[in-house]
Amino acid sequence: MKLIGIARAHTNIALIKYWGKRNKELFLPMNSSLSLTLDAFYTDTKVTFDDALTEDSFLLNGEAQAVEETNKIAKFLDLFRQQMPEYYYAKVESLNFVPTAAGLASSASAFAALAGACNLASGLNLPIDELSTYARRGSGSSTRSLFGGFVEWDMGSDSDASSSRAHFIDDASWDIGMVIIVVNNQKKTVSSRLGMEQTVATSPFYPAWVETAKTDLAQMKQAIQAKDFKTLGEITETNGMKMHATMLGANPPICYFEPESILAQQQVRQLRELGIPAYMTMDAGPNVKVLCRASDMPRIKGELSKVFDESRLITSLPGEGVISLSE
Ligand SMILES: O=C(O)C[C@@](O)(CF)CCOP(=O)(O)OP(=O)(O)O
Repeated sequence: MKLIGIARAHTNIALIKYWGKRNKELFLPMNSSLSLTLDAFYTDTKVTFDDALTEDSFLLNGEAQAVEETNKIAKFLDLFRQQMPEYYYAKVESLNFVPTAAGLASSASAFAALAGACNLASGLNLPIDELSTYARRGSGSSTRSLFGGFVEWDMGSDSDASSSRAHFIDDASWDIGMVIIVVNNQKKTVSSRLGMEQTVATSPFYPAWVETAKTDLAQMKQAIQAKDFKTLGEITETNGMKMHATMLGANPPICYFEPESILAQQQVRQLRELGIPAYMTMDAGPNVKVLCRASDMPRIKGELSKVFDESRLITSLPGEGVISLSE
């Protein structure tokens, strides 16, 4: 007996960052976050629960993954298996259309697609916001990839972990785009999981980050409501830099900036001097994401290609939430 589910989920880039857990086991964050789902990067995942299998297996881009990775997936599958009448081992096959682990939030689309595929294969067919509480247990940022456009991941309450879930904010269909400057697409040095753990534990700036992130989020939601792109961009840029400031104060300090990250930041400021509304944000990697008007992307690429090779400039429109695919 085989139970099959196939899903696609797109990655997302946080505009109000998730950086720190209040509960590691349940992936409960210290603050709520807000992101933009991107159309350009996604993961397709097929899950086959099969009573003929005697162990779980995980193929990523056609390559069998090491035991550690497979065990992580197996633990995630158990979230669904414990709700199924029979226990089945599973074969998981993922195709990542995202440079893996390069600060391009590949874990976000991966666990969102896996949650989507499990939701179908298991027959649970949970509503998407409830499904996001499962994705959250794979990787916090994947919670937000269950929906498209602008998405909020509500931090939830300590008394009810399932209240920590994502919900749709806005479809971002008002001339919104993002240009990604790929400074370095190699595996990053410090994982976001370790980076945030170290920051929470040792950075004196961390408490201030949590407080200001709350006000940033409230103001950003008002800006989205009012389609006030300038305020949306300014909060995006300051919130991301405040997150990196907390890391610089960690012990030992964590710095994801490479020299060309700084160069990219300067180029974004130059775009604004040219009168182009463009705002940058960075995650747990050296790459720089430029939040901009979709209609300005060609001009922005033209300006940035004076400094960065075109092959390192990726444009993206807003993406949709998790969808089911057929064989
Ligand atoms: O995406 C954001 O809000 C900001 C970050 O990308 C970093 F800048 C955090 C991503 O953390 P994630 O990989 O989800 O951690 P996990 O829950 O330990 O798996």
